[in-house]
Amino acid sequence: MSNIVIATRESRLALWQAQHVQALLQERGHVVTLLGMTTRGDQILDRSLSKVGGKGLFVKELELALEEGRADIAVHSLKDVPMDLPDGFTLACVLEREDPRDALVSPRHATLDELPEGAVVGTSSLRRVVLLQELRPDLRIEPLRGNLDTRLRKLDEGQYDAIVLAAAGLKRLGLESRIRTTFDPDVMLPAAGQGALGIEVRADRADLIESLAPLAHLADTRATAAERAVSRAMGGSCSMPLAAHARWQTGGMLRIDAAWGDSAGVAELLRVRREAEVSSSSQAEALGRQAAEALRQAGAR
Ligand SMILES: NCc1[nH]cc(CCC(=O)O)c1CC(=O)O
Repeated sequence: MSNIVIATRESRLALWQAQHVQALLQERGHVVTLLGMTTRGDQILDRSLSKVGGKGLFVKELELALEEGRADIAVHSLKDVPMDLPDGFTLACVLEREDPRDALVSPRHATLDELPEGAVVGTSSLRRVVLLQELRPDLRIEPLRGNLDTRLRKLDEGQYDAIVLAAAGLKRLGLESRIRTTFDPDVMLPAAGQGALGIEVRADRADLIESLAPLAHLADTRATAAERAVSRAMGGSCSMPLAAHARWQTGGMLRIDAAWGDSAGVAELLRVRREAEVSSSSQAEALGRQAAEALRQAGAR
């Protein structure tokens, strides 16, 4: 039983996620408070993330708070957590994942197929850009940044015919009714870790790591470990279109699908699938590395 301070960004989704972890820890008898903060990633809204320094932008300020002892843990969308954390930090646990799929949101069109020729679709993820262009080369894909509410507002103002977002964020914020279609993962292959939450702590906080252990979801920890191993092996950053999605099959088999595209974002994606029996996180990571190796053999760099 201890007093735990959660460092969190102040977007509605970040606060929801921090409060979710707060409630889980409170159920176990901990006293938990939130420390809200603004990160560089929240401030820079006019440029694409891949151009201004990538995913790390959302976590640096939170890590500083952990380093200085102003907070104990940081709750992240696992998708936004860099593959290698800075020295002295560790991912203490991965929680049960929400829907990992991408979703289409549009006021007038129910599916991607129903979008008119040349329709404007908003997304800033290179992965989504390339996948969308594979499906519908005629679409005009335009950048879309900002938190979920901002993105939905830009759609509602008419700047786009449709936008593509992670289903998980919409569901967490009670915005599931805005989803017109959730994409089949085999068609819009999700990003590594999409839909999962990860909790970061200072590596020297053995006390906290022990308190957090009961929050971990074993199956999702292993599946996301495989996905993140693909990104790590490919030197993943958001300047490269990369997708990795692992699903459990019967009999303890884990199947991973991965896709890679040239950073120019024009070429077709290379896709691979690997499957193995997995009963530990290190086996899951080995499966992810095999998928990355297969991507390289197919021509990825
Ligand atoms: N890239 C931003 C981001 N990071 C995490 C989520 C929410 C979904 C999740 O937890 O994966 C989103 C929004 C989105 O991709 O639409």
